[in-house]
Amino acid sequence: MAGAVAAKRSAVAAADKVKLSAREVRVFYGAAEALHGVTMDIMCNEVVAFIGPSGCGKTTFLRCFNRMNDTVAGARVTGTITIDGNDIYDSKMDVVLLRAKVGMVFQKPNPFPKSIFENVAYGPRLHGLAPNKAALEQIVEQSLRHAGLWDEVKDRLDVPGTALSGGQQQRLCIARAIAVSPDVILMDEPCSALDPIATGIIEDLITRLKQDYTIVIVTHNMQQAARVSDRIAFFHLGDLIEMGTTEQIFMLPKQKRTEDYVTGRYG
Ligand SMILES: Nc1ncnc2c1ncn2[C@@H]1O[C@H](COP(=O)(O)OP(=O)(O)OP(=O)(O)O)[C@@H](O)[C@H]1O
Repeated sequence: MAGAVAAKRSAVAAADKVKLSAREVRVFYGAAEALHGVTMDIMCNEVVAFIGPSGCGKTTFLRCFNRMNDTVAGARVTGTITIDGNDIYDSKMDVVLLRAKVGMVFQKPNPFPKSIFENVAYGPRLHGLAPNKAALEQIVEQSLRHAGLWDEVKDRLDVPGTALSGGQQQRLCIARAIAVSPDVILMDEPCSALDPIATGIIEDLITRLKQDYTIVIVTHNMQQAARVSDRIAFFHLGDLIEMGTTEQIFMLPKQKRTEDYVTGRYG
């Protein structure tokens, strides 16, 4: 009993801990400023949804958390972003390790043109996480189980990942992210290419994954934001307008622009 109480207390303590912190983050594409000084904290084991009209900067901001904007010619980020208190943009930061710690799942499932097994094994091999074949097989199985895909693929691990359905491919991409032991999973409209059943499966998965990971999701789907997120950040024209609990953003938004957006008056 004491153990259960202690475990619960440590889970609460973890949930109170800041995982990602952004201070006055601006992003420029060439001379154009796409994000105008965004400040927020994202706590351990919470699901935060970024919402807002097209072009408001959701994806641009999401991509700051694992320095994906580094890959965009002409993109420049200012301000401070930390993970567990460590500056993501520090010159000493190992970007390959950062992207393992902060995994990403994209709008369109993008498995490698390799077998299901190899899709998941690639990252652990790259990062030297498995000392031998048995350990690698175990990581692959655990990751596929965690992503809710194991039972559907365990008898055909050698078929190409691209042969799976869209929803299965997306879960394979989640397994690939999980395989390198991330702390955070960034999801950029992960269900936009999926049918409602596959979408429901991914949403259930997000709810389960938050026990182990911090999740940041960009979505255009208000119902999805309501179903999966603990907190919501509403962006408009490159500004963070408001951030609050999912209930507060939907039931009692502080800003008129948030209210207009969540009630479908624009966007
Ligand atoms: N690679 C790029 N080069 C130049 N401008 C860009 C680039 N990517 C995004 N932008 C601009 O930055 C702004 C924010 O775009 P971003 O894609 O982050 O918005 P978003 O809210 O994610 O939009 P959507 O919901 O349509 O995906 C937009 O004005 C967009 O045109």
